[in-house]
Amino acid sequence: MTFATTIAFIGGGNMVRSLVGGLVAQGCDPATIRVAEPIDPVRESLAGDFGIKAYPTAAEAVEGAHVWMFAVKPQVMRTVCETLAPLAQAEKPLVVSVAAGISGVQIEHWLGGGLGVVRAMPNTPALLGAGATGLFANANVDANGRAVAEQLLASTGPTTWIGDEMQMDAVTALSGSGPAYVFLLAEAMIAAGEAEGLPPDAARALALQTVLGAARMLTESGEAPDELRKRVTSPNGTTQAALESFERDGFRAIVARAIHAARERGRELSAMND
Ligand SMILES: NC(=O)C1=CN([C@@H]2O[C@H](COP(=O)(O)OP(=O)(O)OC[C@H]3O[C@@H](n4cnc5c(N)ncnc54)[C@H](O)[C@@H]3O)[C@@H](O)[C@H]2O)C=CC1
Ligand SMILES: O=C(O)[C@@H]1CCC=N1
Repeated sequence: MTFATTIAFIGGGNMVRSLVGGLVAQGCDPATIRVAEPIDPVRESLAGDFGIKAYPTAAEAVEGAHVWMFAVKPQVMRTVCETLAPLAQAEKPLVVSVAAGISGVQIEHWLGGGLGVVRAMPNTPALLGAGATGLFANANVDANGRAVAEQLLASTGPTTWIGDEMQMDAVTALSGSGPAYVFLLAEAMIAAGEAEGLPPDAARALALQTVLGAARMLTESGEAPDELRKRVTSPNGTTQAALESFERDGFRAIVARAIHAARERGRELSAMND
C-alpha cells in the first residue's frame, strides 16, 4: 500500500514508532513520512530503522505536508499547536491527533480555527499491523479527509469511527490503554507460575503462548468470550476453581473500575490543558 499523501508526525515517541512501523510494514513509501522529534538519539533511531525523514523541530517537518499528525504528550499539545498556528493557517493541512483527552475543539482553537481535525486513538500493537483505532472527525473534515485519515490508520489494523466525541475518552480507556492491561495480566500469570514452582523460562513461555492462543481464539473462532471460557471450564475442575476465586475477588469490578479511572483521567487531561 502507498500514500501519495505526505504525512508529518509531530513527536517521535512510542506511539509514533508503532504507527510508522505499521505503515512501513504495510508498504507505505518511507519518503512520504516525516517525523519531528527533538531528542537526538530517538530521532536518529527512527530515521535509521525506517528510512524516513526526521527533523529536530515541528516547523521543519510539517512544512508542505498534507497531514499533520500530532503525537506529543497531552500536556504539551497546547504549546506545540500554538507555535504552529501561523503555518497551519497558511497551509490548511488535515490535522490528526492521537493525544489522549485533548478534544478536537481545543486543537482547532489552538491552531487558529477553521481546520479539519480528526482525533485518532490507536494502540501500540499498530507496530505489528494488529492495532485497534477509534476515529472521530470534526465538522470541517470532508469525505476525502475522512478517507485519508482512515487509510492512514487502517494500515496499522482495524478502525472504528465514533459518532460522539465524548466517547473518545472511553475508547482511550478501553483500547488505547488496553494493551497494558493484557501485559499486566501476562506479568501476573508468569509471576504466579513461578510462585507455583515452574522455572522462569517455562512460566514465561507457557503464559505468553496462552495469551496468544486465547487472543486468536477470541478473534478467529467467531465464538463469544463467555462461550470460549465455558469450554475450558470442566465441571468441578481446575478452571472452575480459578474462576470462582477471580469472581470472589471482584475481578469484573476491578476491570470496570480501572477502565473508568482511565476514562476519568482523559477528561482531566482535557480540562487541565484547556
Ligand atoms: N503509547 C501509547 O500506547 C499511546 C499513546 N497515545 C498518545 O500518543 C501521544 C504520545 O504518546 P507516547 O508516544 O507514548 O509518548 P512519548 O513520550 O513516548 O513520545 C512523545 C515524544 O514527543 C517528543 N516531543 C516533545 N515535544 C515535542 C515537540 N515540541 N515537537 C516534536 N516532538 C516533541 C518527545 O521528545 C517524545 O519523544 C500522547 O498524546 C498519548 O496520549 C495514544 C494512543 C496510545
Ligand atoms: O497512557 C496514556 O495516556 C496513553 C494514551 C493511551 C495509551 N497510552
